[in-house]
Amino acid sequence: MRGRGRRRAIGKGKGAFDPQDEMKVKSTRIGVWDLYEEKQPELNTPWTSRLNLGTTLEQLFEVVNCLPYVWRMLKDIGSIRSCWAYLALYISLEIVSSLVPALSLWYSSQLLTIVQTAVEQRKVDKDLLLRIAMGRVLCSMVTIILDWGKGKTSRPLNLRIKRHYSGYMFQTMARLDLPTFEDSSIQRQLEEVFTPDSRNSVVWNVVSLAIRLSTTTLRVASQLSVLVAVLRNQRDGPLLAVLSFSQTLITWGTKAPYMPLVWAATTKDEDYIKMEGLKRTIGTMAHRKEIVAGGLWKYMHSGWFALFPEKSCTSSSGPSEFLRCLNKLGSNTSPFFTVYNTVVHGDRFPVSRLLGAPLKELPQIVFTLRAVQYPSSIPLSLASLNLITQTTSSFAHLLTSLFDQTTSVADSLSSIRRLYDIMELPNRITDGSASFPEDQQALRSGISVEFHNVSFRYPESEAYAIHNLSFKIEKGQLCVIVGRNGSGKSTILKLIARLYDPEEGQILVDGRDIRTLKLEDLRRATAVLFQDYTHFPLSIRDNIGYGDPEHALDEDRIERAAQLGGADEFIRKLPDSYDSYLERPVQDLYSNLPEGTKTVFGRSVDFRGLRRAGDMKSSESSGLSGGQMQRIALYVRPASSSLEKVENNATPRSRMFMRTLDEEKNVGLLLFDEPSASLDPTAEHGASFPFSLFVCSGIIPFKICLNDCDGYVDKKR
Ligand SMILES: Nc1ncnc2c1ncn2[C@@H]1O[C@H](COP(=O)(O)OP(=O)(O)OP(=O)(O)O)[C@@H](O)[C@H]1O
Repeated sequence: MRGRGRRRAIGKGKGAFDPQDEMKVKSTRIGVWDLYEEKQPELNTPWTSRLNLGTTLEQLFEVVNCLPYVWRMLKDIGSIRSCWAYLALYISLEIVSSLVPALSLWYSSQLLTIVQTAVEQRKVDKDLLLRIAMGRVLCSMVTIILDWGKGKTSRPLNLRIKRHYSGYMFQTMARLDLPTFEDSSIQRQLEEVFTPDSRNSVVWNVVSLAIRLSTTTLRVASQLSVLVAVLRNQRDGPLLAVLSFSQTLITWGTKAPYMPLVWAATTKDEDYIKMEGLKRTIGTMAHRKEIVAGGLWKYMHSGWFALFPEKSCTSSSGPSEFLRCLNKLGSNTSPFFTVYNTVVHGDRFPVSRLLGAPLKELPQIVFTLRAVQYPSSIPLSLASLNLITQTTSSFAHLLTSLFDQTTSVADSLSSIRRLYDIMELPNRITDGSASFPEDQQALRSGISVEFHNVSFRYPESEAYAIHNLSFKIEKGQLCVIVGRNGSGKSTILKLIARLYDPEEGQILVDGRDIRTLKLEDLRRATAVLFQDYTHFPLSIRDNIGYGDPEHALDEDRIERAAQLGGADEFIRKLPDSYDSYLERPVQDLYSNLPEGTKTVFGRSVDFRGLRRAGDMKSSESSGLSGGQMQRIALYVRPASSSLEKVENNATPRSRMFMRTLDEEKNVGLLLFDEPSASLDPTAEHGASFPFSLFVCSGIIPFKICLNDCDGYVDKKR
């Protein structure tokens, strides 16, 4: 069944990443990591690469490309109720607060006037001094009030935007099909834009960045104009300002290089990979059972030396496998970004700081020289030096932040583009247009399925999961597929359910190409129970209810379905009965002190009282056995009018099996993928192969024997 395919490049078509292509890819070894960066040959002259012109130009184009998306975002925000009012208020507060520093600077400059008058006329204008003092105090107070107002406005604004977009994103994620959802690049895009727990939404980040950028520009412009007006009349003012600014300019000129837009990093270091694997294994709840029961901790702790004591150089138990890796790796045990930042930023020679050091001292030297030259101007020079150095340092800080914000604009805007792109992401499985079945009554006799030379490889996989497979199952046939592990049994079911499309060949359903049929119709007419059935992280009630979404809130149906499945009894014994969660999606939170330890004053840390008060559980386990869990997965759909038919038969019934009992008989094909995997024998007897029921329900199982099968069961009605 499995075939050897030709070797495929990782990633197909345009933009495929080939680490072997030295013309396009620069590779660097950083610790245990291999970094591959895309070269831009056409712009790779010494001066352009120094200025990162390629990257800058690309970012500029990206910004231009993103503008239609930004416009769309603004329209979307406008459609959110009461958002405009908050947004207008927030922008106004930002504008006012960007002007306050200039006002404060103006008040400060007035001090120079007072000093000048004092030097020349030997008297101080007390009223002016009071006004200046009050003005400055007011500026500080207004700044605090404005900051509070901005926080108060931005929080609800952010929440509204986040709520609006998380609704969108929920829909986007919900409609994605399997091959699209499984694609790792799409997973990365989803991770970037769908961050339900993060404090800010991507959209709010962009909105606030855009507002900050505009107000910082306003702030720079207003401060600059006041500064120019003040310094124009001051002796040495421009010189002092230029000296202070030069330091900032030099820092800009010697910034660490940017990472190119397209890069990838990997590690092949076996010790590093093993060490990370061991860390995750011992830290993950899901593995704890096996670690304890299988005594794996001993292996992990003592390593292979314990299993082969003769090889141990220290003691019979030998060093820990984890420690062995750690010692071997030495300082190369860090994640990629830690290593990258250390190498690229940490080890660089501090040229800018070195050049900036004398410039920092120059204003003081100029002031001292001037004071020696004109002793009478010392008070004035002192005041202007103080004003100039203070203002220029805050001004330089503003300029740097403006510069930094500008460089991140392209990044932020492109995250908006990705957000909208992902909302419109087409599914890989294209929908058909033909209704199915043409005649609803025909479903009663079942559905025929035919495979014509079907070959299929999973995305990113080089080997065929099934190769050149042909078979036909007539309406009304029962078939049990038998084959070795990995021979492709589940894959056949996935192709019939059109979770994937074959690479070659054709699948016919009732004689019609499966690709031409409406997906919704096809999936309504078939019912599948996969081997790796899942429980939703929802209450048992919801887990059962979603077996029949149309009646998901019908409590009577849910309970009757559970009774039929034999699940009702154990569900009712659970403390929260039908409201119990099989897997709780929200964890209780505790303070950082570990339970069972003692504080420095000897008080033992015990959360039991708090748990009792808050009705919290000490364990997240549902308390259900594997078989009980499966019963819930299986018994989720009550069949409206046919419940009575099976009520006397207290054997378990699966969701899909129950669907087939519906008198409307919407289902013509049942696909079981080892449904009895973890049921107890009584349950298995009832749930696994109720052939008579299949037949009388008009269910059309099929027969097929894979070419490497060990045998098969074949029953016709
Ligand atoms: N999502 C996947 N991505 C890549 N390869 C896969 C994927 N799922 C299955 N395969 C591969 O396809 C082949 C067929 O798998 P399939 O699950 O259909 O086998 P199976 O006969 O159902 O096996 P089992 O009896 O163990 O359930 C196997 O070689 C498997 O490794």
